[in-house]
Amino acid sequence: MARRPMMAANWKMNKLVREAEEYMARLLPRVEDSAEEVDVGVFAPFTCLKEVARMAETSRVIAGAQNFYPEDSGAYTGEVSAPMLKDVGAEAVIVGHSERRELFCETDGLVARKTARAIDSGLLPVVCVGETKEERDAGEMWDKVSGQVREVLERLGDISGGELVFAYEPIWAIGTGDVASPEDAQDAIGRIRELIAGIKGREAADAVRILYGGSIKPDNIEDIMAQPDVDGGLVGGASLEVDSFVALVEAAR
Ligand SMILES: O=C(CO)COP(=O)(O)O
Repeated sequence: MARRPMMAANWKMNKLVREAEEYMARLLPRVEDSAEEVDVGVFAPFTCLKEVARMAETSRVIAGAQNFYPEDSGAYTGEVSAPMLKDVGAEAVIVGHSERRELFCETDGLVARKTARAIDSGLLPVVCVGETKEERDAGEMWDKVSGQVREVLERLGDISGGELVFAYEPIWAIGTGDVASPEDAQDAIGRIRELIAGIKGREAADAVRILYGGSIKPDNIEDIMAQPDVDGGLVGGASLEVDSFVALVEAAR
């Protein structure tokens, strides 16, 4: 089954509202054609998400958030819920980015809860998994990644409609310029797909998209996208400029 490619911009904690508007005004006309064939996602900070979603509404570009809390409302000071994201027009959300796991102590269990809640709320979760340099050097890459993926899958029902997206983001490759080799990306992502097949069945494994993330740039994307199990990219630094993000979107077609 042919999976629709996805190229997603994770702005992280960058861009004021005015900068987000300028970016979207330049991006939208330039990805109009590509968005027929590629899911183009822009994952913005909460403060400019409403503007990003409003501008994306008349296009095929998907507006997403970078995090949320898996309760609908209540005494959770500082948090934002799935209904709130939907209220401002978001269609997707990043879950369990390594920066949230490391800096904000998000556990595999919380990430799994968030993933299930996002799906139930009608948001497309992009669930991040990946190992540290120390874990890779110790030969523990698959222990780490498979544990993260398994905990999420065990929480979910049928996913043969492609209800979620995984992003394999080795932590040593994030923001370092040290991109994974196409073979390493394929190895981890191919194994994640087989794990999905083992737990959820072949149809689910064929439907769920798995992205690579970590130092993606216009000059390394083609070799990574050429790998059979890689369905696209989750991009930090190179997504902040319209020109380089457009080049990545075009490479995903
Ligand atoms: O963390 C990432 C995307 O979520 C990757 O960041 P960089 O593309 O800046 O390495």
